[in-house]
Amino acid sequence: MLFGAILEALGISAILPLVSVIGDATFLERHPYLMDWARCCGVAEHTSFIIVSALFIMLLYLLKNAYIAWECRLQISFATNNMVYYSRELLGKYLAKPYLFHVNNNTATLIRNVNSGASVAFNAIMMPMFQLLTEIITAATIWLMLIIVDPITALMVAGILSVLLLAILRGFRRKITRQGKVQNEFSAQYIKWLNQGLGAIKETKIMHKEAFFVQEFGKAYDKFGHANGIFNFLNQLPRTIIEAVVVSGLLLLIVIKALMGGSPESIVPLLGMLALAAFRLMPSANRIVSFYNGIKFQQPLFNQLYDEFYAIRKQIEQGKSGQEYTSCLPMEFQDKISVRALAFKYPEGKKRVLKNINFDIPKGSFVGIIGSSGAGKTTFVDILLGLLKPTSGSIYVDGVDIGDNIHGWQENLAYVPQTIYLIDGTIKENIALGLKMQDIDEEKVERAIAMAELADYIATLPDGINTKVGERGVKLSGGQRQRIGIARALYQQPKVLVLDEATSALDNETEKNITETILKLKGKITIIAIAHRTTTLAECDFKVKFINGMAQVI
Ligand SMILES: Nc1ncnc2c1ncn2[C@@H]1O[C@H](COP(=O)(O)OP(=O)(O)OP(=O)(O)O)[C@@H](O)[C@H]1O
Repeated sequence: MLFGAILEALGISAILPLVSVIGDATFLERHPYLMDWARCCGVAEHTSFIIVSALFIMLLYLLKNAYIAWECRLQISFATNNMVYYSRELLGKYLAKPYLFHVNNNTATLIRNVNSGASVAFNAIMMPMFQLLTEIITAATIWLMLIIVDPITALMVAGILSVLLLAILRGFRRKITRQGKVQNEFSAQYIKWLNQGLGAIKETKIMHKEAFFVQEFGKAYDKFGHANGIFNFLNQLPRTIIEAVVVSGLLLLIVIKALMGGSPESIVPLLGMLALAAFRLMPSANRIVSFYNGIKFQQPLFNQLYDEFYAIRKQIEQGKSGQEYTSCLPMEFQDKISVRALAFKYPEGKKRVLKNINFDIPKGSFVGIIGSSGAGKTTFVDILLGLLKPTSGSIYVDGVDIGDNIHGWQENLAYVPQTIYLIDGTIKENIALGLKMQDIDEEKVERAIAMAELADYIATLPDGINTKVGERGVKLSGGQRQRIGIARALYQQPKVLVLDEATSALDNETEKNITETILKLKGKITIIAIAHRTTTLAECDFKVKFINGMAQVI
């Protein structure tokens, strides 16, 4: 970019001497060094010297522009490659964050960060910073050329323009930063309302709340749009101010000269030079202001993500490419799970949700977790799944604290949550979630389907297991979705199966059949099931009843 800037400046300043040569037939005689060179090349005659000079400048321009085009391609691919890399890494980092981070952060903010964070960093901060530097170098080079030609004019122009630029940059800086913060905040807000309105489409339609979501989205988008509008205006304004001041300055100079009694002829050369200098440096000054303002405007999001990006940068420097999704040491489970003095309080909550929980789950048993709503069942299961860290106490597996090897412990688990999240893909892809098509074991899929009582339903589908389920599984019934969730868990052939109200959406007959299937697994795998229906847990070995955060084995 530095070399490109020097070439740009050279290109601009090469035309002026050519104009002088064309207009001055005695040019070569007055410059003996050039005359010697021209004689050597056989172009000492005025016209041929003009032709050769023009061709030389043409060649310079062609080379300069070829270089600029190549540089431009390099810049774009640098920014694009980094943008893609950093966005992917940022998503990886978010996915690797503890579950509580996701509980406390709205997905709209995370979507905004992954979507625009890296783009802002490279396209709106880093590239303009380089361009700003290049522009300063271009302006400085043009100015140096001016100093050589006419030092007084150059100093005058530099004085006026630098005072003007500083005044504009200082005057606008705070306003632009404020608008940058506003647009950053409301870009997350409008995505949130978009997510919520479209996410709750059934409720929105039935309760006729379309207007509410449109209004809330509109409010946030209006603030976002206005901040952008104000920034665009503030970014356009300097151009007009600079032009007005510079042209007024030039005209005032004529007035002053004329008032001081200078002859019109004496004003012409000075004015010509000044105008040339001003009109050359003005676009540069405009671009400097524009790049600087653009950086200030986008800085709030960049500042927010700086630490994350810095960590990614460090990772690259250490030669680690991408997130390390390495396999972990497996955790043995031969005997029992022991819950000891377990207590938990949500960071945002006032009181402890779990208090001094103690019980054992022998391997191969079927345990029912019961208790009234809000008693702490899901929180307990989240700790068992390694999603939440206990405030005190621990869960041990064969005497080893699961907190010491969460990933190893999780390798043993499969989980069926209350609400199954289905990806917008086929039934097969949903059952073998997270596997590439070619890695899916069809036999295992079929077995999981049979165990989850899905075979009859799938037999009625023209595309069978390759049927698309729609976004979040909208094309399926609640019970079918739940059975896909169960099949997904069984596909993994876990050692411990955790069910959180996993059969609540099923009719009695289907639930009975699935429970029978699950019971067949009893002894082979350990089953821990939260259920409100007594029938689900009729065959369990024992129940743990949660009451106000305390647990009682019954
Ligand atoms: N992220 C959170 N921050 C603060 N408090 C929370 C959070 N999540 C849950 N709670 C509180 O913890 C308590 C236990 O919730 P939990 O979901 O474990 O109950 P539960 O027994 O599974 O209820 P249900 O049967 O209705 O699913 C509740 O009082 C709930 O309000």
